[in-house]
Amino acid sequence: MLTATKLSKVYNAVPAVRNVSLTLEPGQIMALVGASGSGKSTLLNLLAGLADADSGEVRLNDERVMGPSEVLVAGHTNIRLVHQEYQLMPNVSVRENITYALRFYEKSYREFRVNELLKLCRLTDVQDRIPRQVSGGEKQRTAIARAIADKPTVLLLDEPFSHLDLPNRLIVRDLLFDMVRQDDTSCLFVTHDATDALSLADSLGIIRDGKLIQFGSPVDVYRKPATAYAARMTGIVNIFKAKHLATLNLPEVANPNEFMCLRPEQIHLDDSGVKGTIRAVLFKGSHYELEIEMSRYVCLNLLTTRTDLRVGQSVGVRVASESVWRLNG
Ligand SMILES: Nc1ncnc2c1ncn2[C@@H]1O[C@H](COP(=O)(O)OP(=O)(O)OP(=O)(O)O)[C@@H](O)[C@H]1O
Repeated sequence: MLTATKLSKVYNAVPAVRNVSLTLEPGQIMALVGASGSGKSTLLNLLAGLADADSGEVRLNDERVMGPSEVLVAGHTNIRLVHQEYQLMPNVSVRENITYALRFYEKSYREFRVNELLKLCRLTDVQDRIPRQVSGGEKQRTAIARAIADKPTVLLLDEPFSHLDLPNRLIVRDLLFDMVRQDDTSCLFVTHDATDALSLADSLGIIRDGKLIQFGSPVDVYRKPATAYAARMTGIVNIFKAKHLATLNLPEVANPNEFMCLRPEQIHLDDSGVKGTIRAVLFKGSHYELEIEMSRYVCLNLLTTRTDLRVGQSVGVRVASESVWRLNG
């Protein structure tokens, strides 16, 4: 089990990580979602023992994970971090990059394991090329293969999906699932795109300005975001002041200045509902995203599979009062 307790790190008066505590259980996938510059990479470096915390500590089971100022070689042997830039050795082949991680193992096991990883990560065909001769997705899979080669206790991934097309995302996703299931590895990945986080992770944290502002199951964080930031980081959302609830035929609340949030899939087209005007129709493949102006102050995004809707058309919408969630700020 990896635990972080009250971790903080300041860079030149900029607080990059502020008082972060978390627990990552074996066999668990955790995702941390935050905007660019919110402190995600810094937090990963602290968890991996690759940066010194100003305060707080990291423990792997009962052992304290020491920072680089306390050890000769930075990093903990059982914690692996896959950086955003992959950090592969540029002049040796994909195969040798992976083999290097197993250099202390007996040759026959090493060969067996490298072949297994090449197959698992679909790199067999490019194993003899050097990193600059392979694609971004292949580079990334090489970095992951190298990181998991000797079955670390904890795998930390910095934006593992950011440069990948859909087929590559699916390969990496399955790879992570298999590894976590088979070896009980703990996995934590950080991302600014919640799509993968919502579907992959057992638990999800929202990080803002170095602070973990919300933590819970992906379903809970998505449905009950604590703040407008948490709501926006986890998907498309409609946010409006409570004083506009009446526009949607919804009961008013005590404080008209509170912010309310409503996910697009909770809004239904219904001819007998409140009328609005379609301002945009965006084709999204499996569905359309509509922008409907309900008043000067309320414009709603919603999803539909209907194909007959056009900009300028008047439509009715219906929202159940329990679908609207009150935000804290
Ligand atoms: N070595 C450094 N020296 C000074 N400031 C730094 C350093 N590393 C990070 N920072 C600052 O700390 C804050 C957090 O940076 P960090 O890279 O951890 O964010 P991030 O969420 O990973 O961003 P991104 O998603 O863009 O990679 C930022 O304000 C950044 O400018």
